Amino acid sequence: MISVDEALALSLGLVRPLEAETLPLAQAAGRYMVQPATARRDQPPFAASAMDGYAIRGPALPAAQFDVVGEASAGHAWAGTLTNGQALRIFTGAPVPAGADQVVIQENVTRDGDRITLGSDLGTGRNIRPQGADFKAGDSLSARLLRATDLALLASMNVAAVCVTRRPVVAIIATGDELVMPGETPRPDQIIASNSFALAAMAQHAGAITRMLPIARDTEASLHAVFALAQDADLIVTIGGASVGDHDLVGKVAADLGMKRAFYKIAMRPGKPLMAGMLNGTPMLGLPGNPISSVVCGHLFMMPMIRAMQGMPAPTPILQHARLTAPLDANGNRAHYMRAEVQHGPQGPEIRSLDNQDSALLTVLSAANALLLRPIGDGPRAIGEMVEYLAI
Ligand SMILES: Nc1nc2c(c(=O)[nH]1)N[C@H]1C(S)=C(S)[C@@H](COP(=O)(O)OP(=O)(O)OC[C@H]3O[C@@H](n4cnc5c(N)ncnc54)[C@H](O)[C@@H]3O)O[C@H]1N2
Ligand code: MOO
Repeated sequence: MISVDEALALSLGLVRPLEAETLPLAQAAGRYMVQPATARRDQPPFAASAMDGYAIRGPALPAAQFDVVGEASAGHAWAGTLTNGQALRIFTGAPVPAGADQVVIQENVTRDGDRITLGSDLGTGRNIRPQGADFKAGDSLSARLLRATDLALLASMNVAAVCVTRRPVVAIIATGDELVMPGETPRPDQIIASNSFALAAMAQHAGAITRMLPIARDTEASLHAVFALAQDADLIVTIGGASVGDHDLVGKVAADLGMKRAFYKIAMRPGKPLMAGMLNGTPMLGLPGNPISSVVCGHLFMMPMIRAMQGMPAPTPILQHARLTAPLDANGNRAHYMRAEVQHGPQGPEIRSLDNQDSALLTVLSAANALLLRPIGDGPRAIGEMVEYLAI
């Protein structure tokens, strides 16, 4: 059995970044921008007033007086130049006229006709945002996963469309004679297919478009038929049928279809019977069927593969550290990803593993917000020791 790190490296070796497409900003949220974007103008493009008040030329001294010679508001510049003793009525966002020393807020001014008198409590700020204070023409925004705030910045840079990686299409295939879809009427010896729903949501969260294919039955013919439906996907994810039982046919059928196996079985709990390979040019990930095993493998392998397909530079899961609030027994010869609860404590994040670690219990997984990592052969751990976890 290979290690989780080796399996992750082999899984990532199966995928490569997909081609890019150009999208208008309004459709680009959550997409990976592959090329830097360049600002087409300064922001602000002119020295702008930060307040509603008066732009003045001359020292702002208590009781000083100025003549109001015009007005400027956002979108309506005043074209002249202020000379000593002059003021311009000005509003937030308006271009500050040439010659102005500062803007005095209107609360500190009394106006009588076209003459203003400054108050006594004038503050210290100039209330002027210099041209290019936010960014300058030619400044660039580096390649990145586009968040809401990036979209506002790009818009401000007058970039109307961006070059992003195409979303990978992920085909999800649940397998097993015991499965029916939610809402159907199961026989007494059947259960409801649940894993596909978690995995589809996780794949979408990582940036994929998902296609949930019909459940494949535990026959070679049924598996062949459903694999055929997945031919044009960018990643094929199967669930179940990965172990050694008589009805675990996924590995055999995939091999018959020409899959070049990258690995099978890893030193991990849950998730031991994981497999991955290339199926006629398409990467395939064969997840174990136990609900928790499939979801844990989804976090550790499927989501990184989807991120890598979008060209993200650091696709691997990011582990964090937390302090134990309950002791842990020694771990065995497989890396254990324990369902755990992490919360903020007075000295930073605190974590405890949940009571029942059976890999079939969705209630426990639903109560967890972290996978607590126990490395292979890790000794017993006491309260207060630091451990690694993956937020889920
Ligand atoms: N003799 C051995 N038996 C098993 C081994 C082993 O090493 N030797 N490994 C165990 C481990 S570890 C796992 S994990 C499971 C994985 O087996 P499969 O990938 O073949 O999964 P199935 O047998 O198809 O299903 C296991 C379990 O999960 C339920 N299941 C499957 N798909 C779904 C789904 N889409 N939604 C909800 N539940 C699902 C299925 O009904 C089974 O109960 O093998 C162990 N056995
Ligand atoms: O993936 Mo299995 O859960 O190790 O039971």
